[in-house]
Amino acid sequence: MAIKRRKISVIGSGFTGATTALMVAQKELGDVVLLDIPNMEGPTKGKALDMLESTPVQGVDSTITGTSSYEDTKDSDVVVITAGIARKPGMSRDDLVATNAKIMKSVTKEVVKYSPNSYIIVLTNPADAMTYTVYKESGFPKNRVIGQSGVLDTARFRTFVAQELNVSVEDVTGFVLGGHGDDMVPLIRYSAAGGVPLTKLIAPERIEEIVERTRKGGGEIVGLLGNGSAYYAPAASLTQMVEAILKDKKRIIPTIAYLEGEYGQHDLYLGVPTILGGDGIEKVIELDLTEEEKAQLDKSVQSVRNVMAALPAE
Ligand SMILES: NC(=O)C1=CN([C@@H]2O[C@H](COP(=O)(O)OP(=O)(O)OC[C@H]3O[C@@H](n4cnc5c(N)ncnc54)[C@H](O)[C@@H]3O)[C@@H](O)[C@H]2O)C=CC1
Ligand SMILES: O=C([O-])CC(=O)C(=O)O
Repeated sequence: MAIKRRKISVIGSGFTGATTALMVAQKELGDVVLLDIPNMEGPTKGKALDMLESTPVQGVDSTITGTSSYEDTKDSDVVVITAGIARKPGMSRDDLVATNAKIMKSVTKEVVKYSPNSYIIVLTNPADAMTYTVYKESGFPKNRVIGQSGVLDTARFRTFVAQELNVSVEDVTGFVLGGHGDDMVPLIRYSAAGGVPLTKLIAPERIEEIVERTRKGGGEIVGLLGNGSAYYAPAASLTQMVEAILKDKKRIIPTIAYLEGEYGQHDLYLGVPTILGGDGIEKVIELDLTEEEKAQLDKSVQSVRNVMAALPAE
């Protein structure tokens, strides 16, 4: 049988969705379908066509199609969900929960109907609770429903550390644990530059400032943009996750994963280090935590559980 290109559908053609579609196509990961609600069909088709017309210049053979019909997403290998509302200055991600939970449910029904074997990656905020909502609604196994927070949060941390040390971002590694909120837990003990622990390179007070900036990294961009939230780094993060799955790379990266006892948590989606490969989340990696790290993680878990308690009833 002829080998076919992979198919990636991106639901929501706003800032994050459109940017993800472009980045995924530029990496030639497969053919991309960009979907939004019927009211947005014109702009969605327009963005997709504009991106498609960039492919000859870029030298990539990925198609990009804009649509408002789920028929066009049929048999996707990976579906990325970015549909929903974004926060504005003065709002927290948690303020989006009621509206976006409804959107997650309706989107998931269609994704399951048309792409029953897909891997779903959820970006929509509040991301931990929205990934949980999609998991429950889909009935998919836990490895096939994955949320995005840690690649982005870690990328922000790595950016700030590289700036501080004036070294390549490539050589800085880090791990951010916990919910995608201001209580997230950047794990300094597991962070390094060129393999050298950060604690040997940066003074504790500066590390604390970098941690604080990372925690509030989303809010910093919201404040600067004035009318929406970050999209370039989020799209790059989603693209890395799509690539890890489609190329079965078995990347060790933090994702929002379903926990059944790991880190002492049950029935919860939370940001943790995972192995992401051809079967989605192939493993949750459990790190040893100090008492202080555990306390920080517990605080973050409590914040996620508070948001989950605000999820609309079935
Ligand atoms: N987890 C993370 O790290 C990040 C999460 N986000 C979240 O991603 C979401 C999207 O952000 P942006 O793209 O900037 O927002 P945006 O407002 O630019 O785009 C959202 C799009 O979703 C569409 N949409 C709404 N309901 C829909 C439905 N039922 N079906 C299909 N499409 C629908 C809208 O028409 C709009 O085009 C927000 O909730 C934001 O908070 C954004 C950045 C990072
Ligand atoms: O801050 C927001 O609302 C969007 C987001 O999750 C991020 O950029 O980390």
